[in-house]
Amino acid sequence: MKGKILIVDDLHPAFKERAEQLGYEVDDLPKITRAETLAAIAGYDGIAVRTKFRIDKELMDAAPGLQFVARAGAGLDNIDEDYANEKGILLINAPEGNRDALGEHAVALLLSLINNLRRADTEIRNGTWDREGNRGWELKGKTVGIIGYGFMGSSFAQKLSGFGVRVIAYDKYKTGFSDAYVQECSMEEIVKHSDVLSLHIPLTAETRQMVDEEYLYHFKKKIFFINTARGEIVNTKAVLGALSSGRIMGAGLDVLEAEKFPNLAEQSWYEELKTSAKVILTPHIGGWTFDSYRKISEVLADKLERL
Ligand SMILES: O=C(O)[C@H](O)COP(=O)(O)O
Repeated sequence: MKGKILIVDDLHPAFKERAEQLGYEVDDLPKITRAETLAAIAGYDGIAVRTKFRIDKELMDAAPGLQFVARAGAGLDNIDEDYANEKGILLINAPEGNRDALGEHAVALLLSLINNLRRADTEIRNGTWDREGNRGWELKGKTVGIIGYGFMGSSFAQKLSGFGVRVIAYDKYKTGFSDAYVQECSMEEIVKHSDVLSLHIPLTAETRQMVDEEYLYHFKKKIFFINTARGEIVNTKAVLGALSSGRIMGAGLDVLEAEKFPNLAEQSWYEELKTSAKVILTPHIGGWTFDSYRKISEVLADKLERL
């Protein structure tokens, strides 16, 4: 036996099957709680998780034999990366598995926003037929500003390549993009030229609350705003303020500062957000499709094989 892996989240069975073929013993316990995991983890060499709970110091300290954390997804914000590095615990993730889902979802949010799909649909259901009020915009000829050109930002850019848009992207930690359909730029250029702003950066101490009132104030044009990254990167009240002043013409949000009920309903901004005609909301499903469910597990198993 190569080692023992504990799966604590809902992963496609392909990961367990492949890991077993590689010689691991795998316990697939998607319903396990954090407390139960803490009590059991000492007997494992690896843990596979999505975002059910944090893999923090307490959990890593409870697992003296832990060699790796397999994150079935992209974001590593629920893992204490510094502490894992300190302890020599390897981290693997699988952004290659849900980048297509995410890129397509971001396009879907954007097209729905600029064509007023959600608003028009709701109005008709409520007996209103308003063509003028639902007149939309075209993507063609617009400039889409992407912040973060990793797996997700580059997927979104690639999906946009048939729309006749100019795609500009800024990545603080990456230069020399080679994709023909994107133009590398500075943050100043994003702020100056974007008609659409889309975030594709991880949540870190540096990016938390990055999109606030001051940041939004600097945009030269009225923008459509898309967030499929992490809600905490954005100050929701600032976005609502910019929506009501018209600086933001519409917001497509797959991620929120507070997610899930009842937590979400308790937020002071929830009422305004849910009644805004200019907002489209989805429950953090950007990277979550029937296709990506399987692909994530396969990518993770490939990486396990190469560990
Ligand atoms: O980081 C990701 O891959 C997505 O946000 C999805 O996260 P999830 O594992 O909670 O579905």
